[in-house]
This record gives sequence, structure tokens and C-alpha cells, in this order.
Amino acid sequence: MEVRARAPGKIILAGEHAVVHGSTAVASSIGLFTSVSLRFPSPSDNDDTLTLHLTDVGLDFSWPVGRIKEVLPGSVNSIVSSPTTCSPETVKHIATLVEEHKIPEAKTGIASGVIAFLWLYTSIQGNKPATVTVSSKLPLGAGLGSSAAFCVSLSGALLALSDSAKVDSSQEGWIVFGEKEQQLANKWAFEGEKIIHGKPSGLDNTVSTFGNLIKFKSGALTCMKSNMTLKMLITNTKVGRNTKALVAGVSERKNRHPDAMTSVFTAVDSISNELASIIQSSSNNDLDKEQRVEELMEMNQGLLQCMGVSHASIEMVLRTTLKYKLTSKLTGAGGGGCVLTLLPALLSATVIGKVIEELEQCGFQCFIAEIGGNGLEICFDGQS
Ligand SMILES: Nc1ncnc2c1ncn2[C@@H]1O[C@H](COP(=O)(O)OP(=O)(O)O)[C@@H](O)[C@H]1O
Ligand SMILES: C[C@@](O)(CCOP(=O)(O)O)CC(=O)O
Ligand SMILES: [Mg+2]
Repeated sequence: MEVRARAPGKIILAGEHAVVHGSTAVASSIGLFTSVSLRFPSPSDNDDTLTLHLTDVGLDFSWPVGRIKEVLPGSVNSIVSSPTTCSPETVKHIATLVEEHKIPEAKTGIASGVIAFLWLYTSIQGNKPATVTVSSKLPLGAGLGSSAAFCVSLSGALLALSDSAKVDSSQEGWIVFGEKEQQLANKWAFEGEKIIHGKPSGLDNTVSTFGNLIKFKSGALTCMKSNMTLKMLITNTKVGRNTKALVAGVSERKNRHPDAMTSVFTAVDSISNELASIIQSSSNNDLDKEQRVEELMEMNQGLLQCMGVSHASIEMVLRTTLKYKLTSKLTGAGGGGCVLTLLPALLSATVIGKVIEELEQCGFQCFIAEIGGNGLEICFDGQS
């Protein structure tokens, strides 16, 4: 029995970090996906291992299911319909399973993803042998939500072959879960994100599960309908960073300066709300809307600098795009990673080409995001 699941990455138009502290954020799925295939062996395969292939980082992991049972004796008691948080003690136990495999020094960040995998797998499927293969079109650790796309696609595949999800496996092509299954996949993915991010807001897994353009605050999402063309250039500075450390850094700054940081988060909340209303406004004055969006992006970037999550490489992108009178802001956790630049509807292809050329000369990588589109999808037919 085999199933595949795919879940998109995202861009945050406004509100990253502040959303962790209760402010509103606006985000959209993008057309780059992480895919997971899950296959259970047939009895004749005589295979008693759980194998994980992480094709993007060229790492493979394999554990005899008996070894997993030894380390996690309670895992089969999990209730699939009520997602549970992996306790710090269990994280330590799972880490011993991960440490049995050599992860090269340059790839140690992957360990938290493997721990999240083992938590989600054992919680949803217990101790069954299986082969799981993950591949992604998203850059990892660059602010485009690869960790959430990983957890959502994984939860989707695991739930699709569990008794808790009601899905018609005879349907052909990519299918979307029903509302109940979507909610459940989102909740499990959030538990995985907790292992990778420490204190996630839930924004990334929510946009990856449900897709489209959303407004998000304190765990609640509102679907938005854009009434303007939003074309964004994404520049990957290729400076590696880790969301968990950046999120923790902002919390530490909040502890040191609670009043000032609370004001910063309140300002971001206003920016996100205003951005959401401009995007949804029925006014036909697109030029005015674009200019207001640009101003809000600039203000949000200034506040992200206040939070201490900008970086020299991000500032370089800001300066380069400003030469062409274009506005940019970091997206995701910052500290490197990706930067968004609004490409006005009337901007000529020649100018776009020149900006991209100049950014790529700095060693950055540019692409244009397809905004919105589907969230989590699953496929049983092995063809699509
Ligand atoms: N395709 C993948 N294969 C293996 N691990 C992944 C994959 N996608 C995400 N991860 C996990 O997520 C981590 C990156 O998450 P994070 O630092 O939040 O950055 P982002 O979510 O912006 O890409 C990786 O270090 C790894 O643990
Ligand atoms: C910084 C934050 O707002 C977004 C992090 O996104 P990413 O992992 O950098 O793609 C954290 C969160 O919302 O959980
Ligand atoms: Mg992440």
C-alpha cells in the first residue's frame, strides 16, 4: 500500500515573529512543494524496518521496528484523533535513535526534522515497518517554510493510511482531504513544527495545509481573496540560519525590553491588518494600492530590524532593489534566508531582468513566486 502527499511552502507578506507573540500576520502559499511517499511492505517483503530517505540532503535512516519499540514503548498508545505534544523527555529518547546514525557536521540541523518525523510516524502509525521518502522543491532553512511543508506532507501521508482519516483511496489524481482530516493533519504538523521551531505560531503549517492567501492571529485563520495583482520576486541570500534560534532571540529581546517590544508587536499587528484590507479592497486604483503595500512592507522591515532579525545579506538586497525604486522585506525568520520584493504590475520585463541580474551577481538566487494555490493534497494512484 502506498500513498503520496504534497504540501506547499509559503511567503509571509507581513507579521513574521510578531505572530509568535499574538500579532496578526498575512501569508500565502507558493507553488513549490515538499512531497512525501509512504509505503508499507507486503508480508512477503520480510522487511521489519522503518526507513527514511531524505533525498534533498542525501541522508538515509533506518531502524528495526523492535529498536523503536525499545526506546519508545508507549508510542502505540497515542490517540491519532487528538494530537499530543512530544515531551522534552521523549525528544531526548528519540534523539538517541537519531544519534545512532552519523549526520555530517554541516547537516546537523536535519536532526530536529528526523526527530519530528519519528514523533509523527510513531504517534500516527505506531511501530509498523515502512519506507518513507521525502523530496522538496523548497530551499531548506531559507524562510519559505520548508519545515512546515515537511511536517504537513508527512502528517497528510501518515493520516491518509490510518484508520482515523476517511478518504476514498479509489479516487485518481491529487485529492484534497475533507475539512476534518485537514484540521487533523494541521494539528499534527503543528506538533512536528514545535520540535523543529521550539515555539511556532502555527502560521506556517496552517498556510501549508489550507493553501491560498490567509490572515492569521493566535491560531485562527481567515481566508482572504486578493483584489490586486501581487507579484513578488523572491531572493534567496543563501545565508543559512535556523528558525528556532531566531525565534528564541526575539523572545529574549522581549524579556529584556518588554514595553518597547510590545509596542513593536502592536505596530506589526496594525501593519498586517492594514495590508490585509488593502489587498482585499475593491478599489480599482491599483497604483495607489501598490504604493501603500510598499510603504507597509518598508515599515514592517524596519520593525523586523528592531527585533534583531535582519542581516547584512538582507540589507544588501534592500539596497540593490532600492536602486530600481523597488521595496523589499525579509520573509520568514530572517537572519539570512529569503527576501521579498514587490514587482509593480507596470514594471517592465527589462527592469525586472536588470534587478535579477544585479542580485545574482551578488551570489543570490532569484525566482518569481506563484502566490496562492492549493495546500495539502494526497494521491493514491502512483501515476500523477
Ligand atoms: N525536505 C526536507 N528534508 C529533510 N529535512 C527537512 C526538509 N524540509 C525541512 N526539513 C527540516 O526543517 C529544517 C528547516 O526548518 P527552518 O529552520 O524552520 O527553516 P524553513 O522552515 O524556513 O525552511 C531543516 O533543518 C530540517 O530539520
Ligand atoms: C518567524 C516565524 O514567524 C516564521 C518562520 O518561518 P520559517 O521557518 O523561517 O520559514 C515563526 C513562526 O511563525 O512560527
Ligand atoms: Mg520553518
